[in-house]
Parts: sequence; C-alpha cells; structure tokens
Amino acid sequence: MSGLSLQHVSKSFPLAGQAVPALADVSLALEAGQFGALIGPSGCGKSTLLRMVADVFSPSAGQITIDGAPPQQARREHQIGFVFQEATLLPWRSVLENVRLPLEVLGKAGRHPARSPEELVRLVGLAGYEHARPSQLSGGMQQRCAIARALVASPKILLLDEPFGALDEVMRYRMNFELLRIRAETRTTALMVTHSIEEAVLMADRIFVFAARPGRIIETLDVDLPRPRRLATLHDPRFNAIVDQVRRALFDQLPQALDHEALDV
Ligand SMILES: Nc1ncnc2c1ncn2[C@@H]1O[C@H](COP(=O)(O)OP(=O)(O)OP(=O)(O)O)[C@@H](O)[C@H]1O
Repeated sequence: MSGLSLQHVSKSFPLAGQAVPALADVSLALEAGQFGALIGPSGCGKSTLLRMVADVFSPSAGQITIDGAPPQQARREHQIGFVFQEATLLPWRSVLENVRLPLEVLGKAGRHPARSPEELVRLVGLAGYEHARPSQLSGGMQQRCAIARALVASPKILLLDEPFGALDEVMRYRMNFELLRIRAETRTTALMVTHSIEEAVLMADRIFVFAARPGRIIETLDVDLPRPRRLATLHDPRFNAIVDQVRRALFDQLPQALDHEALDV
C-alpha cells in the first residue's frame, strides 16, 4: 500500500518498574501525497508516534508501513525527512552546507536527488542566503533551511514536529503558506504535529484528534477545503466550521465537559 499506514499501534514506556502506556491501539492512514495533522493535549503521544514512524524506536505492538515498507527499511533507505521545533542547524556551516549535509552523510549511498541543494534553497525562499550562517538568519529562515535539509534526499515522507511552534503568529502563517507551496511542488506525504487548530485545518487533508492517558485517536476529520489554500481560505465559512469541529473534539474530552455556549464571548 502506498502512503503511511499505522495499524493497531501501541507503545508503552517503562517507568518505576511498570509499563506506562503512551499510545494505545492507534490506527491511521494517509495516501501518498496527503498531508496529515496530529493534534491533542500535551502528553498524548504525538511526538512518540512521529518517532516510531521515523524508527527512532519501535512500537510495543501493531504495524507501521511507509509505502508498504517498515520504518526500519524506510530509514535505512533515507526515505524519511524530519523537521523539529528547533531548526537544529550546524552553526559553523552555511545554509547551503547545512542543506547538503544529508547527502554528504549518505555518501555513495545517496540517490541522485530530485532537486539539487541549490534548487531547494531557492524553493524555500532563501536565495541570496546560500552562504549565510544560521546565526545570521531569523527563526523562520532557519526553519526554511531545516525544511530544505529534510527534503534534500527526496524522502517519501516528511515528518514535522511542531515546526513553527516557536514563531510568532504572523510568521507562522507565512511559514504555513510557504510549506503549502513547497509541498505542492514536491508532493511528499507529510505528517505534522501541531498545537494550533487553525494550522491543522489550513494545512491538512486529514486531521487526527488525540486524547491522553493513554494516547489514542478520538476523531479523524477529512478536510475537503480546495487547494491551493490561500489567505482567503481562513475566511471560508467551511474553514471555520472545521476549526469548530476540531475544537469541540478537543474540549469534549476535558474532565469537566465545557459548556460551549458559556465560552461564547
Ligand atoms: N523516551 C521516553 N521514555 C519514557 N517515557 C516517554 C518517552 N517518550 C515519551 N514518553 C512518555 O510518553 C508520553 C507521551 O509523550 P509525547 O512526548 O509523545 O507526547 P506529546 O503529545 O508529543 O506531548 P507534547 O504535546 O507536550 O509535546 C508522555 O507521558 C511521556 O512522558
């Protein structure tokens, strides 16, 4: 099967001699080229899920496949790109040298990239900054560089763990539209963790809403907003209706059910 598939995935971590469940029986699917968003309260296992897809560690139970292959194989074949909240660039290397790094690490094993590092630097809007050091870039520019680096080995899947969480609201929207544009060109399957409902709805084809203790999916929503998505999308009544649906799914899991009407101000 192409795309990403998780079937009945669970993960427990040992704590004080006991196995504490972080994720329980999570199943989800994304077709190749789709954009998925994970949203849910702190500690519900979103980063854990991303790390299992990236083969940082294995599930306690269940099965994960990326274009039909297990994560271990996908990682070995360098089919996974990862973007973290912090850009994690090497400070002594220039933008171009940071973007090139994965190809250097791959050495002879590296495939011929679909796009050269120079093209990717242009694609993420950093033309003219090829030789700048990370310290000479804003936070948003550093994240663009990290996105280019994640894409340089032409991965089958791009995993993003709150990539724009440290940016101010306006910069975050700018980065959202940049990422939408970049993805429209590369068509890479993507899975992003976010705490922003608006960001999830703007970016995703499919949103997975999580609850905590143990982490599990409580609702899957398909976002049928047309692409390309633009600033005007934020004013589309359907956009706001989906934001409302996600908000309700998140609020309904709180211990004291919130009175939605009382929240109207
Ligand atoms: N390596 C680990 N060892 C032990 N426990 C872990 C490990 N990684 C995560 N956990 C536990 O798993 C649970 C889920 O953590 P995770 O970081 O995946 O949640 P999250 O939804 O990404 O949270 P946040 O939104 O705050 O980033 C937490 O209870 C955490 O303490």
